[in-house]
Amino acid sequence: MNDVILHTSNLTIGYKRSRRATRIVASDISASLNTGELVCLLGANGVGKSTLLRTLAGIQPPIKGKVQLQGKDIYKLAPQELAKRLSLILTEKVEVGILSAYALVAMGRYPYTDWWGKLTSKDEKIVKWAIESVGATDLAKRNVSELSDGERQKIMIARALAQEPVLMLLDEPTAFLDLPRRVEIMQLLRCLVRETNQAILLSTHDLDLALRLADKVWLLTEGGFLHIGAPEDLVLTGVFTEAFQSEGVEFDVYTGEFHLHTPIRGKVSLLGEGMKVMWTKRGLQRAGFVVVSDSNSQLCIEVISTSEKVFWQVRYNGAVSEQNSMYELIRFLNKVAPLVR
Ligand SMILES: Nc1ncnc2c1ncn2[C@@H]1O[C@H](COP(=O)(O)OP(=O)(O)OP(=O)(O)O)[C@@H](O)[C@H]1O
Repeated sequence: MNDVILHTSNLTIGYKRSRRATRIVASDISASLNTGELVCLLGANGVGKSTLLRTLAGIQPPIKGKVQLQGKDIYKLAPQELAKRLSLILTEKVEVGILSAYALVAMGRYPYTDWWGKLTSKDEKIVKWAIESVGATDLAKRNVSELSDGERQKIMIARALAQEPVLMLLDEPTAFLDLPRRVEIMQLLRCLVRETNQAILLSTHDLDLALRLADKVWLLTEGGFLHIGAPEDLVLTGVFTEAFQSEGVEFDVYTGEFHLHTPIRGKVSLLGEGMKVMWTKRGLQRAGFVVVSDSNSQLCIEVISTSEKVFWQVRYNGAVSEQNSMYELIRFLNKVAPLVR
């Protein structure tokens, strides 16, 4: 069985300003999206994620190359045929006036309805299924303009689902959402892609979630180069580290976390193990200290837990002091930092 839903060959994307002037955003993109896969499109601001999504959605012509959806040139598909196969959700909030969430989701059926937009009982069943699939049954009667960002995003996804596409493209679906809602939407998309056997490509700045949830990552880097692989492949080949180094953050290949470039202010030994020591280490690194386990350093910290409290015993140049919180500890270290070697 051929499980390729979308395929691009030697695609160059960008903007034609005039007959002579062309702004190339990325070139030579040969990539595929397969059934049942959630793919995250990552890259710095302005690198070309939205341009790529619009080109794949058939609303911005490529400069060069081809986009094929189920083997057909996307630019030759009639709009209604395209809408039956592909749905696109953009970041911008749509102003829909006074419209219920149900009515908005029902608009997803437009490629299938007659000229008057009349829903058949099959259409109604699909709209109901789409709303249930995103867990938004209790929102159906609400006015869209009264929904929160997260609730509206679910309704937009339900609308796209009601289109019964084989491919969903989403431009930053988690923008404007708080962390629990971002996790919820990403997990929802991951479940949907498995259940429906569609393909989903979404752009995001949520690097951590993408690393945890994507089946594949498309990482667009400066100069318009697209790196493709399982998240772990891009980590192991060093592509991830390299791509984010220039962005002022450092990717730690051992923990999978991103760290800010912090100027190094000194060396600290940290004694002990366990969760409290782990958080102490994070605090010290955030404050710019390199943590070592050598107990002979000029500055040595021990995390001590008693039944009543946790405190930090600090030995510095022979003197011993006690700090009662991480905040106090870091303030103390900031004072002695210029003197620590
Ligand atoms: N209509 C346009 N005409 C010419 N250049 C454009 C146009 N729209 C965007 N660009 C440029 O194309 C490049 C890619 O923009 P795009 O919006 O695709 O980036 P992005 O990766 O989606 O960014 P962000 O993460 O900030 O949303 C940018 O340099 C942008 O300035």
